[in-house]
Amino acid sequence: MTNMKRIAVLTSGGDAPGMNACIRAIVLTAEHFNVSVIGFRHGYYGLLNSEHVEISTDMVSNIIQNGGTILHSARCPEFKTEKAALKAANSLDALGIDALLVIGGDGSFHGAHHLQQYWHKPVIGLPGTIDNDIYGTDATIGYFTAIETALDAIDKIRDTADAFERVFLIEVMGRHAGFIGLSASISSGADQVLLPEINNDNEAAFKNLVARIETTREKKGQCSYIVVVAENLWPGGVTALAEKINSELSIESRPVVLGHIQRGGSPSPQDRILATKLGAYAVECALQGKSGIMVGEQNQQLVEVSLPHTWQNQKPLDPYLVKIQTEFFDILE
Ligand SMILES: Nc1ncnc2c1ncn2[C@@H]1O[C@H](COP(=O)(O)OP(=O)(O)O)[C@@H](O)[C@H]1O
Ligand SMILES: O=P(O)(O)OC[C@H]1O[C@](O)(COP(=O)(O)O)[C@@H](O)[C@@H]1O
Repeated sequence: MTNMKRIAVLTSGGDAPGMNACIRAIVLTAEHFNVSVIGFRHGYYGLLNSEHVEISTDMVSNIIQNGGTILHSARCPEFKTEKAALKAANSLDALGIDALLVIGGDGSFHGAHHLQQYWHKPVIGLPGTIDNDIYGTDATIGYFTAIETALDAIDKIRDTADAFERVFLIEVMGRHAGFIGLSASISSGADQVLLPEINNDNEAAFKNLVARIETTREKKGQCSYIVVVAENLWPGGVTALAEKINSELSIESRPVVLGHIQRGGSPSPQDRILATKLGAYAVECALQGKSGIMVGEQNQQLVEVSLPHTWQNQKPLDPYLVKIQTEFFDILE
């Protein structure tokens, strides 16, 4: 262990349930090693403007169950410049910080890597995003809770869909990744799913969707039909897709955008446990002088992955789940 006295943490990019659990684990573990923790508010903005607070163990009691982040989050485009990174490095030195922990997604990891070129002390990333789109860790903090939230909403939509025997197009988050979409679709028993990793031809996907709805209804009569659609896949989203279905065919459909509810709520046990594990491990890695890495978990083993590897490689969807949904279940019930 090195002689570290003070480390810092910030949360950046899209908030994710479990970020508070992670901050708590960092503070409690640091306390164990007699290291104090400074928190920067509002992600990289706080780092640039020295918006900081000493996080005591009192401040992290009773936060494990809360969504959001006590440090607040932000997207800070100006952090991409050399000037900003130099300013951040000076700010860290002025505060006597020995290591920086960044909880966020791949954008935040780019930021951590960028800072590392100008500040030569340990910088460690912790994967915190509902999208689960970070290579090198089986899951990201927040992903499991987001699936539960989406699933709960889809189950409710199914009630009204069944009552009116309607088609519902339900848009889920994920930016450009289909992890939430695939998991929500499998766990809700959705009739069909449209994901960026699977559908690269929107017109073909539309034809297939319509054919399947029509054939299902020829066979079963009027019935509900649930389609999970990843955001940023259909131009104009599910509202535009529903309008196309309604206008070109005599099929009544309703669009629902689940939106930011997927980012909120009390973190699931899995997210709390993952956040706690990664928070504690990040502190240990920092104290050992490790830098330029993301801490993650693969097959229940803690791992360290170089930051660029986390965005240079694409994390695949579970191929067997894809097969189930698109081959085995691509049948008319
Ligand atoms: N190439 C980059 N260089 C430096 N900082 C970056 C870079 N890309 C993103 N960031 C910083 O990380 C922040 C969060 O990134 P963003 O992509 O919005 O969220 P996430 O971290 O959740 O993926 C950005 O607002 C910016 O401050
Ligand atoms: O809250 P905003 O800025 O509208 O961003 C929405 C985006 O953030 C997310 O919720 C989370 O993404 P990140 O964790 O990569 O920031 C995406 O699923 C979504 O596309």
